[in-house]
Amino acid sequence: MVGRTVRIAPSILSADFARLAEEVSRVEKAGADWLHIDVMDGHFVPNLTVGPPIVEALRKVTTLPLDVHLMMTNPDAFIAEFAEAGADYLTVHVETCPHLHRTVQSIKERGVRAGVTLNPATPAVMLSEIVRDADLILIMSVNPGFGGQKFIPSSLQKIAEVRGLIDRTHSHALLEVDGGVKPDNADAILAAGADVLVAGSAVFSGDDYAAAITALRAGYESAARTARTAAAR
Ligand SMILES: O=C(CO)[C@H](O)[C@H](O)COP(=O)(O)O
Ligand SMILES: [Fe+2]
Repeated sequence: MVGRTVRIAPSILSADFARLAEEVSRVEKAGADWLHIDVMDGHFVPNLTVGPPIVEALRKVTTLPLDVHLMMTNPDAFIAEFAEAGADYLTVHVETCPHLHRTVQSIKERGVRAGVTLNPATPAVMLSEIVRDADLILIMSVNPGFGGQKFIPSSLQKIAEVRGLIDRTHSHALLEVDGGVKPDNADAILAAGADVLVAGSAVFSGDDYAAAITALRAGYESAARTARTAAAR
């Protein structure tokens, strides 16, 4: 992990939606690397959030890469709209894509980076045939649908397993982790192999967004130190 770049992606799910542009500007100034946008359809997950118009609106107020997480039953029907709205990454769930290879190609054909994600109960092996085509693999460490949930501890083993798969197959995909990520578990998540940490409540629940982002990133220093110590033994 030494030398790996860590990216922090605040999830706007926990932002104040009445002041969304201001919230985005604050996290951008606070050092965020990406902006994570959770799209929920009230069908695949028991919650409703935002769609392409919000992605389009945010595209006009930030230069941060827009990392759009599609928690919807039929993502194929909306790929063109989200691409036109200005998404940089479109991430689909394997549980909702019977023709995952086609879906990934259709995202990439539109000049958007393609992400593939797994629910907590879906095994890592589901990625084996798509890992080389994906630009991003997202491991859900809570059951999708809500912010502010507790990190599921067994996710650490899955993160390590998927890190191994990415490295073994020489995939260029980044490994992202979403759900219950906090400063006190960021080091373990990064040590297990994550490149990108999504954080909603950890960033937006306090007043000091920069301190929260710095605290999440500090996990990298700690994980890198542990790796260096282990390598020196
Ligand atoms: O995809 C999501 C939920 O389905 C969110 O990105 C995630 O839950 C972020 O919130 P928190 O960091 O508070 O857990
Ligand atoms: Fe998400």
